[in-house]
Amino acid sequence: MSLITTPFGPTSTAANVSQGIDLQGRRAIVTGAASGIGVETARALASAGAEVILAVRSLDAGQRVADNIIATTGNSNVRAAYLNLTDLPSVVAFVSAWTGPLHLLINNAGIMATPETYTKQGWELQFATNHLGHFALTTGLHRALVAAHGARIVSLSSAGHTRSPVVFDDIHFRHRPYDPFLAYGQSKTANVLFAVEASRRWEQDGITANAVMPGAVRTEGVANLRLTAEQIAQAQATRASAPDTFWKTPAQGAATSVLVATSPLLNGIGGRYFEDSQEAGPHVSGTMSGVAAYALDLEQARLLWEVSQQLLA
Ligand SMILES: NC(=O)c1ccc[n+]([C@@H]2O[C@H](COP(=O)([O-])OP(=O)(O)OC[C@H]3O[C@@H](n4cnc5c(N)ncnc54)[C@H](O)[C@@H]3O)[C@@H](O)[C@H]2O)c1
Repeated sequence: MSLITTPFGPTSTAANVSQGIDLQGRRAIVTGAASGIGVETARALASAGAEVILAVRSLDAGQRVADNIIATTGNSNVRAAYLNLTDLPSVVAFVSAWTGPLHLLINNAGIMATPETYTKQGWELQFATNHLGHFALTTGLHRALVAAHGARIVSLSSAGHTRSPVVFDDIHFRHRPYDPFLAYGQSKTANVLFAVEASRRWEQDGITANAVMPGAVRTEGVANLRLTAEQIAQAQATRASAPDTFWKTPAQGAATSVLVATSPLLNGIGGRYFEDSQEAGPHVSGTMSGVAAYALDLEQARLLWEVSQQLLA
């Protein structure tokens, strides 16, 4: 299986990769689109003519972003809708309110390396937000995705996935000390495994799902990490191929999501991991590039789906 290559690279923007793409008549959801990478993802999809729903926790913030996107793109088919991924009744309400086909689902919302916190179900918060909430949303919208005849799902992962596989024996850190970066890594591996299994299960429905690493972008989520200068320098140094392109703008960070959601080069392609607008090769230890073998493992992908269904049952 050869890697997918495209004419785009680390400095390409969402506008670059969507140039010439016509999304008139297509409907898209971008989760967590009230800030950061999600805003620029939504803007590029709207620019290309899609109807875009910003699925957000703060309707005020979401509507301000929607108004700004309408003003900058001239596409009035952009609106905010309430969704809180850790509040399952809110996910159910969002799904129930959805009618008609859904062509593009960008599972972008996420929290990063947060302090030890558990949901009322006792689930570790990053796993619950980044994976389980999106699992409930996507499986809930399955019928709408089928109705689109060729729907695409984009799952925002991270190079952080190389920090940890899904530790099935102790997903919620009941028997090991909590580590915010291991918990983030586990949840971001789950995002890749989800794309692998969704593509396998739903191939006959014309649905494909892929995972992306957006790159390092100085968003609110990253600011909350309070990384030291030393940690940043260390991470930067691991990007051996192009250290000068380490930090991306939000518009550059959105490029890989938009490419994977819209490019004709990816017709029928699912279950893969992309970064810098290219499909990534295997992860090389000590770098921030590539995909870990465990994240593409078919057996772990199947197991994660079953565990997720059981947790949400
Ligand atoms: N910025 C980076 O350097 C970087 C690197 C790798 C991966 N990522 C991934 O990119 C995605 C976007 O992150 P960002 O950098 O734009 O950060 P961000 O903090 O600006 O955006 C994340 C959004 O998710 C929303 N969100 C969080 N919890 C939610 C919940 N329970 N329900 C609904 N929405 C919720 C937040 O409100 C926020 O708007 C995340 O999945 C993140 O893991 C970012």
